[in-house]
Amino acid sequence: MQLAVIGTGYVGLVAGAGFADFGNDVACVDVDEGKIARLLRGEVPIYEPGLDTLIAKNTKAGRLSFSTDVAGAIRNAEVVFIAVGTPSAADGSADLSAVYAVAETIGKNMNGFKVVATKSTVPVGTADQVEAIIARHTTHPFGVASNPEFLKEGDAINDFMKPDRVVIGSNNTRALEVLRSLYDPFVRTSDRIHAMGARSAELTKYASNALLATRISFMNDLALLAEKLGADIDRVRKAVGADPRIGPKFLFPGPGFGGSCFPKDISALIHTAHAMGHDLEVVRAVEEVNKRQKHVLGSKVKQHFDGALAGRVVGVWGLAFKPQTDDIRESPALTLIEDLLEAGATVRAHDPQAIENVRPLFGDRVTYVDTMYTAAEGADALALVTEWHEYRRPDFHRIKRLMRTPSLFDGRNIWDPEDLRALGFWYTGIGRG
Ligand SMILES: NC(=O)C1=CN([C@@H]2O[C@H](COP(=O)(O)OP(=O)(O)OC[C@H]3O[C@@H](n4cnc5c(N)ncnc54)[C@H](O)[C@@H]3O)[C@@H](O)[C@H]2O)C=CC1
Ligand SMILES: O=C(O)[C@H]1O[C@H](OP(=O)(O)OP(=O)(O)OC[C@H]2O[C@@H](n3ccc(=O)[nH]c3=O)[C@H](O)[C@@H]2O)[C@H](O)[C@@H](O)[C@@H]1O
Repeated sequence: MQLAVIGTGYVGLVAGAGFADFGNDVACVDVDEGKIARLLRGEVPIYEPGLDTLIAKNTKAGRLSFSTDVAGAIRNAEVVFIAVGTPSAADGSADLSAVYAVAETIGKNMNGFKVVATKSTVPVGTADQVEAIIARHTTHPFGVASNPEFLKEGDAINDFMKPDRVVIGSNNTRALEVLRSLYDPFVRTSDRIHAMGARSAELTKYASNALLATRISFMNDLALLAEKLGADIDRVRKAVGADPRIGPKFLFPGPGFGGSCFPKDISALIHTAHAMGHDLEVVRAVEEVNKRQKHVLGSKVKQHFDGALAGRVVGVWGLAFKPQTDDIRESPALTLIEDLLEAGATVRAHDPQAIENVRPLFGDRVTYVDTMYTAAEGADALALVTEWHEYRRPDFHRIKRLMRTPSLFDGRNIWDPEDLRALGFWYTGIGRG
């Protein structure tokens, strides 16, 4: 099938390369000339494991191309995917200006029947708006569909190539048929295509993210209670997750959830509900708990040093909002660093992939180090924010020798408190003392 994917960010690139790998001809287009220039040079502008290989393979096979010619890609395509950003507007709603701009361009370049599928996460009712915008410019037939994407960064290729479900929402039967045949090869083992109306598909995406975020905020809130009660949240997590009705995933307490999606999608969902006169109380609490949680690590460090961090050096391990990505959007590490700097600390930060994305934010107010152990040199505290593999079993003897005061703040509960205390460290985690 001839496809156009508009927007070459995390979703557009993974989807474009994934569709091409299944034999489709895919034109990935973007208005960002710098990004397209890098892609044309064979560089991948984001860090996502396996993406460089998948792009190289499909570009070489002639199935995947990159360009800034959005109009040309639309004209050649049978299916046009909209995969542009939908960031938070100032009032917390989703900013749909990029989606609507693309809809205009599609409308102006219609030359026969096309399916227009929105992969971007968009509020309920957006498909109707997209349809209305396109219809203003053309008399050619077309079908609009909502096709939300569920991939997670760091494991995006696997999620896209072997989806646990594909949601396609449209009131146009021809569009549903075309998308079903496009996705059939991805879900050969069982029927994992959920076809529904566009509004239900749009809401499914927000419901999924909000429910996952709810589990995390619930555990983060409970973790604070566990500390007060002298319980170990990690034991509680494992035992609670053993109930198959609950399951073990997304129950990890931590420094608060970040990323480009949970925070903005929750905010947008609350906004949508509010506009309909409905107060989504649970989701509002999820958002509030998360805002508070992002300050927990900073508060713990300040409390440990009696509130005064002037002259103290704090090493920070992990800047990306999660491992296996260089994405720092809404990362809890940014809140921690702000809190530490505000309290007068000197911050030495390390991350395997994300340093260059953080550098412009704090400039020379933060020292960035190339190796993880350098962050511990002369430090009074070492705070772990992102659970990259290399931080999981470090050489603690070496760390103890390097640090001025051996105190550890384990934001992901990945280290063993008893072992570390036996080695002479002061240790605190999240919800386990
Ligand atoms: N990042 C993720 O893991 C996931 C993101 N999503 C959703 O997918 C959408 C895209 O997210 P990301 O890929 O992370 O965004 P991104 O910010 O990485 O990429 C968006 C791209 O769209 C381009 N763009 C903006 N306006 C354009 C226009 N008028 N014409 C052509 N290109 C244009 C930008 O230059 C940028 O390269 C969002 O709605 C997001 O919520 C959904 C699932 C997963
Ligand atoms: O809509 C989206 O963009 C995507 O949002 C999330 O994916 P992503 O943000 O890439 O990453 P997650 O693995 O969900 O992690 C989000 C945040 O929650 C945190 N988290 C996750 C799990 C957990 O148990 N505890 C926890 O604190 C992570 O550290 C991270 O900061 C969803 O998992 C995807 O299904 C969805 O497609």
